[in-house]
Amino acid sequence: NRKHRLAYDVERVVQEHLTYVREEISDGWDLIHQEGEMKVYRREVEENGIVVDPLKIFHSMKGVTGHEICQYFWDYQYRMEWETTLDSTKIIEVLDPDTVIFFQMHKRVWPAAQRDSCFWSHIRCISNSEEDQPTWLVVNYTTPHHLAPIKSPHVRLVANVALICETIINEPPLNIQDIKRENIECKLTYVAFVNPGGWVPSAALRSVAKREYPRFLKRFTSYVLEQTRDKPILF
Ligand SMILES: CCCCCc1ccc(-c2ccc(S(=O)(=O)CCO)cc2)cc1[C@H]1C[C@H]1c1ccccn1
Repeated sequence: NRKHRLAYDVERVVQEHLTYVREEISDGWDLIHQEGEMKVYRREVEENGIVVDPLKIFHSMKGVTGHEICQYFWDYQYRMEWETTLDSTKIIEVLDPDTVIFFQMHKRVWPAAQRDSCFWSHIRCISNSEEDQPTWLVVNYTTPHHLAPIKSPHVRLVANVALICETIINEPPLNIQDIKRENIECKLTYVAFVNPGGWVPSAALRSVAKREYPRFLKRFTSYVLEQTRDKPILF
């Protein structure tokens, strides 16, 4: 059902991510970083000499639900609290209660030109038939917008990013209100297809990505654990 002008795009991209997230890590993916439960995989891909390496990160953490992780990732009001690589972020359009369009200025990575990004960002709960917990996901997908003109010297990123979360309840007590945070666990898969939008030295971009992705996910998940510690569990 058409709710807004991008409803079909959102549906298509969400279904694509749901299809690929289950795909096992096949050959061609290199484990480039491992830290506790976090495993970071990368495929080396170049499109006309530009590094567009897909990133896939698996992580699990106790004490938080997939809904909480997705909510803090999607909701712009928290973004500057955990995102250290942005100069600014703002909503330029609200398409529906679960779909907004952001414009972001990314911190410059010298000597490359400064990047900016404009994407629709959609949050969704997918309740599967079994009684166990639903899957929550957020997709950030580049889209053009008249309120986000591409202005030199800034270079527009092209990004297709998804955060897909499952919630596990260990030793579920008889009734749900007795569940404590130490009984819950979130298993997340983060995928990022980022094209820097213009040429960047391959080795430089690969080392920035290898350093920044684990750092950003670790910082984000720690932030959510901190923010939710004393709050009622949001299933
Ligand atoms: C010379 C720099 C070229 C571009 C670098 C760059 C820009 C944005 C992004 C990126 C875009 C979106 C997301 S998100 O998950 O949707 C959150 C919302 O902000 C996250 C990361 C990635 C990279 C790649 C380096 C890598 C890198 C990774 C994590 C932080 C900074 N840099």
